[in-house]
Amino acid sequence: MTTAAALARTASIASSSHNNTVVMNNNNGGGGRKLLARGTRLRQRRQRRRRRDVTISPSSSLSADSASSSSSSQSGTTNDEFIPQSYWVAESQTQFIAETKLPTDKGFYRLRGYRHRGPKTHVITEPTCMIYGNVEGLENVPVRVHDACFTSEVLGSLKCDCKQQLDMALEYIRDNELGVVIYLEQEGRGIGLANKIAAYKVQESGADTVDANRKLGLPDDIREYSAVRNIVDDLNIKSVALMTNNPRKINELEKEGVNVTSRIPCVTKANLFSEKYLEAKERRMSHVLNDSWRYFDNAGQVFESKDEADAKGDFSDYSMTWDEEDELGNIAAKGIH
Ligand SMILES: Nc1nc2c(ncn2[C@@H]2O[C@H](COP(=O)(O)OP(=O)(O)OP(=O)(O)O)[C@@H](O)[C@H]2O)c(=O)[nH]1
Repeated sequence: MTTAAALARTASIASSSHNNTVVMNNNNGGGGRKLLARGTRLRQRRQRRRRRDVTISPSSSLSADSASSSSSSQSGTTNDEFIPQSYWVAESQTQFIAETKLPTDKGFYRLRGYRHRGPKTHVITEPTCMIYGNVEGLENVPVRVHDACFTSEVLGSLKCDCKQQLDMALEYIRDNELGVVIYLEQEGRGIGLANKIAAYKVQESGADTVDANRKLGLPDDIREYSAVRNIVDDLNIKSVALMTNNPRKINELEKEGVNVTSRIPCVTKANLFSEKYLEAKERRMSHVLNDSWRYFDNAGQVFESKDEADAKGDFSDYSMTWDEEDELGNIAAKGIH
């Protein structure tokens, strides 16, 4: 949804709520519901239903006024106990909406929902965070800042390691009994899903992730992390141990004012379809992967892990190097057919 469309939608929800209230009052004052035409009654019923939808939502608009009036207008109603106390996080563009417990296939987490208005674009997104343990007030809290990847996380694509990293981070904070995974709606390093699909199409002709974006006139990476600072502040986390391989992410977070005290590597196993992607991350975007994507040997054998490749691989023919495009192409082709 474009910013204008998102704002227009928000505005229309707010104004329909207001109009409904007026209509209801007028009709009550006029009395004689029986006398109303059937069409009017139906319209009223629809309006009442819409009004319920609006008031149950903790905040249907990003205006501070509406956030406070939404909760105060509810006082005394039977819904009170279900209405979370939404509030603005500091004086920023992020609004806390609600926290709930979430049972998952990995364990029980705290899930917090926010609404965020991007500082430059004003695009409205809904960051979330999964929390394990009581992180409030602590130092060196393990934090993963994760950007959306619909293709791997929902569709199961093997072209990247995003889902593996998300799983790894959730399992890490569970096993560690402390930590946060902040999930941001910044698909495709911020270019959006449709553009990412276009970039995938260009990659089919051999371009890596960086060149594919550039061929389309798209930036390499336009993610911004102001929501992270706000969420970290909201949770009163004093400093973070960031789960990442990406130095840019550390720099950007520090620029935002997040106190990053250390880095927890988040390296996954490569597969035949993600090797090139991981290679591009290390070579083109300076991610610290320690060659984790090189899980094959001179003879084209593929291994589950670097250790296995080191132990069993055939590295005798030094005339062939791992770096050759052809070799990568052959290996990938074997996987594809
Ligand atoms: N433009 C583009 N984005 C991709 C592609 N594959 C995955 N992504 C997106 O890349 C983002 C993840 O960024 P990465 O650069 O892989 O990793 P990172 O989050 O910066 O670094 P880590 O913290 O180490 O995981 C997600 O938003 C994915 O949707 C691709 O081929 N092209």
